[in-house]
Amino acid sequence: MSSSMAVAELTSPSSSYTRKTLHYSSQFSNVSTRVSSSRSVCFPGWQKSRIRCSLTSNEVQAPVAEKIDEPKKKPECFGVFCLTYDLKAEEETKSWKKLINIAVSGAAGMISNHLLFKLASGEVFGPNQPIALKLLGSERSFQALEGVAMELEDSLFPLLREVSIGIDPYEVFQDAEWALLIGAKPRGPGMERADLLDINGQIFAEQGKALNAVASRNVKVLIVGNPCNTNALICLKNAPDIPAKNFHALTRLDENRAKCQLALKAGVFYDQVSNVTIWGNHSTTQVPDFLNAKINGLPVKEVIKDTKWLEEGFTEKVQKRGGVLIQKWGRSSAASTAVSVVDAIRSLVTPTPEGDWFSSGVYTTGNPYGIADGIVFSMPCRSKGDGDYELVKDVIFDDYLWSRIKKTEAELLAEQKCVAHLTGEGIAVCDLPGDTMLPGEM
Ligand SMILES: NC(=O)C1=CN([C@@H]2O[C@H](COP(=O)(O)OP(=O)(O)OC[C@H]3O[C@@H](n4cnc5c(N)ncnc54)[C@H](OP(=O)(O)O)[C@@H]3O)[C@@H](O)[C@H]2O)C=CC1
Ligand SMILES: O=C([O-])CC(=O)C(=O)O
Repeated sequence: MSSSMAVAELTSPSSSYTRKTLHYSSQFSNVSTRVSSSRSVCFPGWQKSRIRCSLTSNEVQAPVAEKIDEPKKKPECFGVFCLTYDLKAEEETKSWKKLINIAVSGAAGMISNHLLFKLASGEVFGPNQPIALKLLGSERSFQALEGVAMELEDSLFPLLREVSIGIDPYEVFQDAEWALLIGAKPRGPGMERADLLDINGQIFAEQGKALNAVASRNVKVLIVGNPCNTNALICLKNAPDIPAKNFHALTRLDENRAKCQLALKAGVFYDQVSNVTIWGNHSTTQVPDFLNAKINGLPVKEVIKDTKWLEEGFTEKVQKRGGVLIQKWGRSSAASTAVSVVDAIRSLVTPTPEGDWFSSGVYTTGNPYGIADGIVFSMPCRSKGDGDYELVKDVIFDDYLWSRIKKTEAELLAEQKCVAHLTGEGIAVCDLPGDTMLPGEM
């Protein structure tokens, strides 16, 4: 797709104007380049019109409405991102890395509302890493997305060099090096899980195709929207030119929840808990592994002798934590999910501490444990910090752990069959286990 096609045309039903993919640019994507001292300022007012910016002098120009039949142009800058200025800390910027493109779907949703500000602050990719945020919304959420972009502007993040918003994944995912796929329809009352798999699966099939067409060939994709394991499977199957290994389903929140419960029971601070694996599906069949986990470097079972609690209380607490939280809070985990997305990304871009590992839902083909090939299953991973990972080999299994793993594997195999029409593997047959639920469903 050419860069000139990066302008989305969406006719607004309520006006005679066209709505564009809005692009906020700091004017210099290569931030190590010294920038011009000329200034230009654009007013907001872009809800029904597109902003034009003059870059010549200190002038302020009012928004200019654009007619539908005006030819497509490159997206233009807006507001503060139109300012061109001398970088005071020029020396510092020389140590900055090359700008990276991060696409986020469901960008007007609750999780994104926490996550985007963490990304822009440097907390995720580090203080030397400038970023461009490419936010994917929908017609339904477009105004909210504009509001999110305005809040990003007002936050004055030095590392945030570009912000663009749009509703077409083929535009928003252009050159994305990270794609954080959060947007998904929540399961409503009376909706069967098979319906949810189908509705959300369509979204992830389309987004997989778009990533395949326009994203960086080495894009790392983290699927958060539920049911995230099978959505990740659908996405990767629709993106055959991107390595399947690059796709992750978020189970880091479950890992964090498990660490918290183990710490609580053992009476230690949670930084003493390590080597926690979540096996399988991000659902109530997930298996928080206390056999391989450690507290203060010791096997959990040597510290917590209450096996009944580990097998029942602990396991169920982690599996159903999301649902209990919804009952209390009235909505699903958003802040802690955003934190876990940060943790998941940081685990891939920083070397894993010696002897430890992290959990991620990854493609099973070639796994050393004997888990069925061809599904996305949470397993223990280590990374050198280069964005890639390897599966941890030195884990042990007992009958309890293995029987639980087989149950969550069976659920994912059933989900795989249920979405065969979306993965190019034939006709879908939906025979899902009756008790299968998302963590938030109780
Ligand atoms: N893996 C995990 O650990 C966790 C996963 N989740 C999942 O993350 C997802 C997002 O959660 P959260 O941000 O709280 O949800 P919100 O409801 O706040 O936002 C979800 C976004 O999804 C988008 N969406 C896409 N398609 C549809 C559709 N057909 N109907 C309605 N909305 C749609 C909407 O944006 P738009 O209109 O712009 O497309 C909406 O803004 C959910 O699927 C949730 O279950 C939540 C917690 C933990
Ligand atoms: O079910 C949901 O939407 C929430 C969820 O995944 C969780 O809290 O783990």
